[in-house]
Amino acid sequence: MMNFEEIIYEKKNGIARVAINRPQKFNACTSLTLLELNQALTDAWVDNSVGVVVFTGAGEKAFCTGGDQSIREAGGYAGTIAALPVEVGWQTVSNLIRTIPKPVIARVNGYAIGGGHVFQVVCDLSIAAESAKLGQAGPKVGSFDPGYGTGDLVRCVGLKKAKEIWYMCRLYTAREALDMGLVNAVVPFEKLDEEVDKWCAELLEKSPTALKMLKYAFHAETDGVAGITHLGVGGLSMFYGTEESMEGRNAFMEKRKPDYDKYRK
Ligand SMILES: CC(C)(COP(=O)(O)OP(=O)(O)OC[C@H]1O[C@@H](n2cnc3c(N)ncnc32)[C@H](O)[C@@H]1OP(=O)(O)O)[C@@H](O)C(=O)NCCC(=O)NCCSC(=O)c1cc(O)c2ccccc2c1O
Repeated sequence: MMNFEEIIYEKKNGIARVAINRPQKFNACTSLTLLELNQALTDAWVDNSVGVVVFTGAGEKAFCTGGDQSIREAGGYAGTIAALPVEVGWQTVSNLIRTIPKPVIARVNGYAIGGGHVFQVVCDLSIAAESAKLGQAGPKVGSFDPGYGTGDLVRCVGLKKAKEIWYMCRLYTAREALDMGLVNAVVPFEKLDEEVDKWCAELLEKSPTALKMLKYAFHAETDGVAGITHLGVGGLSMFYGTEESMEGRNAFMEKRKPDYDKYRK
């Protein structure tokens, strides 16, 4: 059992649910929130009983509104722990969402702004409540995301629209987000959990290995060596389960030469 202060983490029936739990702050993140998100997502990664992850915010108002501006300092977002360096806090959460070898669904229950919007962009799939509003705020509050928050956004909505979203800092309705390819589905707030559960159930019926390799394949081209590494290591983890791979290990342990002849195809 993992104890968290600023997130809620639950696992049931193959689904891990991660919710930022700071509704009074519209689920804006501190460094502790980011650290806890890292821990929960890592647990969901290694737990073989988990097939799909749902990422969301507590309450009805906000999914996540990015960094908590009230505790922002030169080094990052402090709070009850010292500020994690900016490049560690946000990027590691986005990185995990993108590389955890299972589909991550953003349950966009309300405002998804700034870093919160980046989180929904990097999730594999996004299901939004009709009441949700989405957009960037960086240039308004003196911040920007030069990584996935721009790169992946371009791949969702195209270059011109991505520039509009970042430069103008406008808020878009869930329907507008659907029209521009930012989210996959929009439902009334009361139907949000039912819809998310439906998508989870469909995903849990699919081959986990096929989903894992697809997820890595979708990022292989844009992520350079890191992308190729994920795709390749996904292949390696399957190879580890073969007799051919075990022959190498067994030969080493038995102090003999490996005999790979029968595996040559
Ligand atoms: C979300 C809003 C549009 C809602 O507006 P509304 O008028 O409905 O409500 P309020 O403005 O009164 O907000 C209610 C309540 O919540 C508090 N709050 C909301 N968001 C935040 C926040 N981010 N930080 C702190 N507090 C927040 C607000 O103060 C109110 O509390 P009261 O006590 O006063 O009642 C609107 O709230 C809004 O625009 N929020 C700010 C959004 C924002 O600027 N986000 C930060 C952008 S920067 C960022 O997140 C970020 C992203 C990255 O990808 C990074 C990557 C790498 C490094 C750094 C990154 C980074 O900093």
